[in-house]
Amino acid sequence: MESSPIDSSSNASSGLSSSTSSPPHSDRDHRQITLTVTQLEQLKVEEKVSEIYRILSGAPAHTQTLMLELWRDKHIEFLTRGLNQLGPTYRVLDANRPWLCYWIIHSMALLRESLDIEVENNAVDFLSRCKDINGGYGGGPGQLPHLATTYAAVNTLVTLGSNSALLSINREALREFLLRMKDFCGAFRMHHTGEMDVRACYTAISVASLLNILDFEITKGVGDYILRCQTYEGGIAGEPGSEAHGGYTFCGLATMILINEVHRLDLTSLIDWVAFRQGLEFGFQGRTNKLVDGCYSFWQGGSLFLIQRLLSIAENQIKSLPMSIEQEQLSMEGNVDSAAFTVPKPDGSQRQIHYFENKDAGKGSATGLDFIRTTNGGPLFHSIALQQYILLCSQVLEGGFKDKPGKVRDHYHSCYCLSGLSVSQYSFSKSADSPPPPNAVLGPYSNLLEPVHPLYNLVLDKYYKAHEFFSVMS
Ligand SMILES: CC(C)=CCC/C(C)=C/CC/C(C)=C/COP(=O)(O)OP(=O)(O)O
Ligand SMILES: [Zn+2]
Repeated sequence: MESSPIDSSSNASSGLSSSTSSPPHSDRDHRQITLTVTQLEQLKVEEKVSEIYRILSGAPAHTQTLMLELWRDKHIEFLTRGLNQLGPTYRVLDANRPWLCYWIIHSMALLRESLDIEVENNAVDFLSRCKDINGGYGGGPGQLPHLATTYAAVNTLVTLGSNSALLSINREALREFLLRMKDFCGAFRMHHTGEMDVRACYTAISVASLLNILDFEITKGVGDYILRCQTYEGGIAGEPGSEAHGGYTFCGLATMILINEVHRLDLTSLIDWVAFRQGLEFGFQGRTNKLVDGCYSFWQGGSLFLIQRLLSIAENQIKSLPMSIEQEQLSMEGNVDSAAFTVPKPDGSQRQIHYFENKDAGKGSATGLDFIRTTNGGPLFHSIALQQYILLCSQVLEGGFKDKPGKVRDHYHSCYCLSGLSVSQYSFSKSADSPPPPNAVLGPYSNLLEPVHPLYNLVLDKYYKAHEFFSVMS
């Protein structure tokens, strides 16, 4: 098997330099809490969450503090092991190795853990070998380029952030790859002749926006496709006619923001749908009547974190303004060819959908930067309760995160539980990178993670660096 650059680093030591102070706990504390949580593993899955909360509420203050602590060092150990084992152990995920790089390296960045230069170089080298000569990245060296692994590879390189990492991306070839993946209706396919869905639209648009290659040729028709995926419930499905789902809702919403067409979605029903997905257990479910799962802390929590900056557009929709000011301006400038039709809503009323071609959509890479600077309207979900679910029910005390009690940890859930924890911690922050007030962070303030740019799920500083780097390139 192809040896991964990541396992090729001899890494007898961790290969990582710690840049964070240790959290206030001892090994004895860790053993005590592990014992409590291990006893819970005997229970049935559905009983575990309520039992965890019962124990928490009756526990002495010291135990409560420990239970709500982010076991940072353990997570870093788990992630470091994952990086070192990428080659031999992840054979089963061989077509997903850029994802594993992203899940692990992004998690490390959220934890403010810097990588050893050798590990960084190995990752850049490995991803370069996943790069297709005609654009895009495959799941491993020599594999067919795929939009999901292209997104994972680009996000990893942006997170690594060195000039060599950013310069290793072939923007021109990548743009050609994106255009080849575009269907005549405007939406994207995951790979050559592959499935067309909202995920493909998001990964294509996210990458194009980050690399400053977004233009009308890429965005044309994308908004129309995503509108067809917003369901009668208010959430967004993977494809027209399917069920609304948290993963696709994040992808559809973020795409609509990145192409400057978010006002076309029915935001009020979208807000309702996502907000009601936070369950009694305090975590989010992915779709109606399903179980909560830690990874939706980001897909659903992140969607609400995006909507916190869209409240004025939602208010305009509530007042039933037929067109947003921006839309009207565009229309007067002759940039919009619009046609409208109506679809029924579950309450019997009608919803108007405007089809139009906004030829200014997604000009350059400014949207992501402008968005993060818009006013934050405050959380639309119970952000403290979500932190409680992540820390008590998804956190594994030996390191890593899982879907729910009774399941096993993995790097995907570690990435999206940490990303969800970050958006919950910063949901009260007025500006994107200002530290949240102490009462916005559950547990000790040392639990605080790095803030993310919610449109790309990148650590904010890493995004700023990439934006500066690519904005001077035409
Ligand atoms: C950027 C990118 C590629 C995003 C992917 C978004 C994402 C997570 C989509 C979800 C896919 C899906 C249908 C899961 C349902 O799984 P399930 O039936 O096992 O779970 P459920 O019971 O919670 O619905
Ligand atoms: Zn999950």
